[in-house]
Amino acid sequence: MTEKALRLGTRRSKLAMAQSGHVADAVRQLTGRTVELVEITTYGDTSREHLAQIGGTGVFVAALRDALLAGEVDFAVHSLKDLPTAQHPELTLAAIPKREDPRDVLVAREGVTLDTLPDGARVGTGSPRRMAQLNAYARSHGLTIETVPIRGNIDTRVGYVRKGELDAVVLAAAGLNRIGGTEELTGSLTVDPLSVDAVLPAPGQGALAVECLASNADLVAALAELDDPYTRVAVTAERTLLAALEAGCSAPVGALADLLADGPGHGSHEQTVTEMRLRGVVGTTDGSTLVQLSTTGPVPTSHDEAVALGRELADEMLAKGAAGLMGERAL
Ligand SMILES: NCc1[nH]cc(CCC(=O)O)c1CC(=O)O
Repeated sequence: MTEKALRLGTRRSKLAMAQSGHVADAVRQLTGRTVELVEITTYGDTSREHLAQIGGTGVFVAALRDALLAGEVDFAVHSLKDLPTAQHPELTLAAIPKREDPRDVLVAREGVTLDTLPDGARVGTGSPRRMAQLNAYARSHGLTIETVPIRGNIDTRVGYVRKGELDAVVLAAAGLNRIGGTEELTGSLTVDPLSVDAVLPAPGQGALAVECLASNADLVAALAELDDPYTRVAVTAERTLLAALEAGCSAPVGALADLLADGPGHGSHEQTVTEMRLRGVVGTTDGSTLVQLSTTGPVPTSHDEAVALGRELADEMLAKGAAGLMGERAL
């Protein structure tokens, strides 16, 4: 019997095509099924308005979800950080594959890194999270920088630096890596991966989410082959923190859960993963106030344990005044 091809709904951007292509290959390999890509245009792809004005990155997700719910496609791949924290009742995240580099990178004029940003540097980012942390970094180094809201795809953003309109832009490392053209795209520009001690990424950054109808049990089971349990509990803790801080998708919240290893870690001695650390930050976009905390616990072995880790850190951050920093509505 020949099974019908699985239809994977995707946006047409270079990044979305790369992400969908990657997952399509993995699904073909693991299931032996044929996978065809179905292009879907979203409002976020056609609007020139700033994302915060059109309601955040959720706009990218909505059209793909509509296509899933209408039965036009069987599954879809999202950047996890673009997904609202509330799960859609009829859909399920059937797989969260192993995460890529979660960091942000600074793509800057030749020779310029975060450490050597000049006073008055113009840095392109419309993300309140990036603005808050970059401005805080600059302040602590006695500098003033100007953050300039930009949007558009990765090529467009890098273009501002190539054309000399900006000194630097901030992008997700994962996006840059996935479109493959780090060299080709950035040319003589300097690509500086930002230490997560300076800039915590967005919750879920670098991870993908593979979504389908919750009722499609066979497909849910097949896609589960792509799931990485560590990535899933890490991003669950990060997104729980985001939700518990009652932050919208364009809120100035950074979070990263990573595994802490124990043991000598050299020669033939294996390192053993012992704990998971969850770090979180929230701040004002001018960087004058940041609440940055971390908590460490046993590696969660279930969804509920990951949620508990996120809640614990959220409670600590709220006790330190995090809520007061969330009201700001910044571009
Ligand atoms: N904000 C849009 C967006 N959503 C996902 C990525 C990159 C891929 C990822 O973070 O997983 C990007 C681009 C960026 O922030 O530079």
